[in-house]
Amino acid sequence: MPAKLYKKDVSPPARAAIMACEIFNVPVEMVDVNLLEGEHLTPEYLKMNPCHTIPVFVDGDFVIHDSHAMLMYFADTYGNNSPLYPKDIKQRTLINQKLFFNDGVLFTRMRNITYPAFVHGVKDVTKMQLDDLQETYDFLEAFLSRHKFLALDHITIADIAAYATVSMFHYIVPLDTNKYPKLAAWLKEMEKQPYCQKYNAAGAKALGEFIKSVIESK
Ligand SMILES: N[C@@H](CCC(=O)N[C@@H](CS)C(=O)NCC(=O)O)C(=O)O
Repeated sequence: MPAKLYKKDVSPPARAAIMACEIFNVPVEMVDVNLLEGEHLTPEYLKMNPCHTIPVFVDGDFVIHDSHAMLMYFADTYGNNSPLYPKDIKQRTLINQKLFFNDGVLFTRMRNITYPAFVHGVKDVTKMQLDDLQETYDFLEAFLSRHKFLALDHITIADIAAYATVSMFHYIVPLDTNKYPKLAAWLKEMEKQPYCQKYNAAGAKALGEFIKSVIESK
């Protein structure tokens, strides 16, 4: 049985996993999960992933239910010493740090706004939620002032994970490109990558426009 990736294209972590499958040529069958119809809450799905999130990667009895762990696993298994996830321990640690930053800060702050809007139609976004999202621009600008990309001076899996998340932020909090020139340049550079064009652009736009319309319909 081929490995399967349970995903939905609007989901940032799912998009990161899909892009990594493309980059590292992971032999995998894509399976769409309809969150609005509760396909992630069925007993079969919960058996795979008790946290009921996408993406989930299943290869026989080997299951990964976190996109960051998937990116690391795909790079190590199929990456053939790829510079996207170098073996050097210090470089790796800098990359891991930004993967955790994506999960713990970028994605979490975005999810605090998008999940209630997407799943429960909640239109109210508090000033604190917006300020929290805005502050991530400061963090990213500071990181990108140290290196050309988030962890190192070249693209790594940390950029792929973070770009999948950040590429829809501007629908919620406009990006002032004069105040955040490094971040604007990084977004432009990432946008050019063929795997971002093919597997990220449409999903990020769909999620961004949907959230914007929910918030504006208040
Ligand atoms: N840390 C997880 C987060 C996954 C996640 O929260 N996915 C969202 C979609 S963007 C989800 O499936 N939410 C459904 C739910 O929480 O019930 C990852 O990186 O894979």
